[in-house]
Amino acid sequence: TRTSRPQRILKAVQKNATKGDPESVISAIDHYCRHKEWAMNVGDDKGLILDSVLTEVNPSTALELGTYCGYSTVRIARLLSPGSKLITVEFNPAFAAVARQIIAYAGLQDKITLVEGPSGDLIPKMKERFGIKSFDFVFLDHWKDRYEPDTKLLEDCGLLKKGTVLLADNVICPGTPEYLKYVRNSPRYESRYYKSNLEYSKVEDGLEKSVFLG
Ligand SMILES: O=c1[nH]cnc2c(O)cc(-c3ccc(F)cc3)cc12
Ligand SMILES: [Mg+2]
Repeated sequence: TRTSRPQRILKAVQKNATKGDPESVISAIDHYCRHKEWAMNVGDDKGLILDSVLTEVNPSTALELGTYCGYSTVRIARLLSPGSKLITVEFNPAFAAVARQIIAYAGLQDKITLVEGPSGDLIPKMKERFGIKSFDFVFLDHWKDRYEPDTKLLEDCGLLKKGTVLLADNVICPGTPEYLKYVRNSPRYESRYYKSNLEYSKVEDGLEKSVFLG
């Protein structure tokens, strides 16, 4: 096919959403991915859990690992208080290029910094590059094999503080067994599983919320 799936998602946003209206961008992506073609956005079911955890934390500084088309980036940024910031990391330049346009269409570009590159290389540079002391909230949604090493890296780089909330997507499907073992067995985290379903599907999936205890 001539266009990529992310490009087709962008087209659906430009066709069906209203510029500057994040809710309409979220709805347009959900409608397209539920009725036209599946895509790996966190989606509307797990998205409601993301919204509720985010509202509870009300982070000043948030990190997202795995931007893809920017669906959860928009979901997070739309709920941030004025002056709060979201840094989102994407390894795939084609995904990042579409995400920038979807984020701009939603009118949220002033709250979001999209950084391209491998999370393992970028995490150690967060303090020096973006003047981050620590994150209040981290959404893990990139690659299942990176959840545990990147969490350890965030700890080692002093980017987590007492009370930081980690929220991890796909802990059941595709599944992140090593990550679950780590956060559920470590005395430094208080973890809880939110049962839901894989985006736009009936298959079980869920989010794991883990509070860093310092
Ligand atoms: O690779 C993924 N990164 C981030 N999120 C994902 C996500 O929400 C779902 C899936 C996924 C789930 C089932 C399947 F059959 C094929 C792909 C992958 C990722
Ligand atoms: Mg996901």
